[in-house]
Amino acid sequence: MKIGFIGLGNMATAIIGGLLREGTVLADGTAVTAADLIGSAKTEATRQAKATQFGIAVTADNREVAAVADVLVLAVKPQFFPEVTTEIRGAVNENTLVISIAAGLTLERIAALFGRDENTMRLIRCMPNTPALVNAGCTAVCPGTGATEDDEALCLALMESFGHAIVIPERLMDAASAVAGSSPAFVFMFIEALADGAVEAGMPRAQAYEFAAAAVAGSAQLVLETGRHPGDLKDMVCSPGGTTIEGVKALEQRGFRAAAMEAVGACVAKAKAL
Ligand SMILES: NC(=O)C1=CN([C@@H]2O[C@H](COP(=O)(O)OP(=O)(O)OC[C@H]3O[C@@H](n4cnc5c(N)ncnc54)[C@H](OP(=O)(O)O)[C@@H]3O)[C@@H](O)[C@H]2O)C=CC1
Ligand SMILES: O=C(O)[C@@H]1CCC=N1
Repeated sequence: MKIGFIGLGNMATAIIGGLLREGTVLADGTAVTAADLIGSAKTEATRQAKATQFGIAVTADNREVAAVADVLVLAVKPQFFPEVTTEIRGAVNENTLVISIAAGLTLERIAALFGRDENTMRLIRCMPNTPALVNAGCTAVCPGTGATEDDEALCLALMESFGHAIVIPERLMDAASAVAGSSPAFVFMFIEALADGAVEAGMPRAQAYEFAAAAVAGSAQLVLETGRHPGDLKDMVCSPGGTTIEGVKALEQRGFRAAAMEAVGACVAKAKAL
């Protein structure tokens, strides 16, 4: 089975890295290898970099990728979808499973760009995130009505090969794009800021990143494994009259939680506008 990628940027790199890292095994027992993958990108520099990094076939011709792919992952920015789909729509076999990872673009819109009906086109929207690179991705999956049960199972197998994958209805895709796709950027900012605070208090920078990242990863794991309310877990850390509650107050005074909510809301608004 050939898996084609149009666009070999940050997210395609994370997905390909994730697919090849653990030797993804599909339902028929075959493992995905570099020989099964082909990708195209705009510039020669990207194509060469990805061919070297992953040992995959690359081409400048999007139509070549579209023609050979059994599964075609569209990994260009939403703004480039009209141009790319116009270019490849004549080359895509009608039985090809098309997976879009673009923020904001609905199944109906993508199918229309291919001149197809979303009720018959084998099309799935996915919203992965860059932790896929280290096998810790979390991907929202929304199969179109034209996708078969086997398509959904295949897509889930691919996405689960680098982390969690969760099927959701399309009305939640913009929220998933924000809370799963974009939120790693916010978390990296938080880790950077926590570490800056520790550096200010005298800790060497490398050690500060290690502590901050490990604390964030451990806290996330605690939420996932215990299923306890995050506020409850926060209370566990705040000793009465202790140090943590002073930090909690400082965050509240600066609107930390409102800022995080507004960040998610801003992403959702942008996705709806795309
Ligand atoms: N980054 C993320 O965390 C996430 C991104 N996404 C989605 O993934 C998609 C890609 O985003 P991201 O990887 O961040 O973007 P990047 O800018 O990193 O990558 C875009 C890629 O598209 C290529 N490209 C641009 N125009 C064309 C074209 N006409 N033909 C072929 N390739 C082209 C670029 O080539 P070149 O490198 O040569 O310029 C580049 O490799 C978006 O739709 C985004 O919504 C979804 C979830 C998370
Ligand atoms: O910034 C973006 O548009 C993409 C979608 C989710 C994460 N990155």
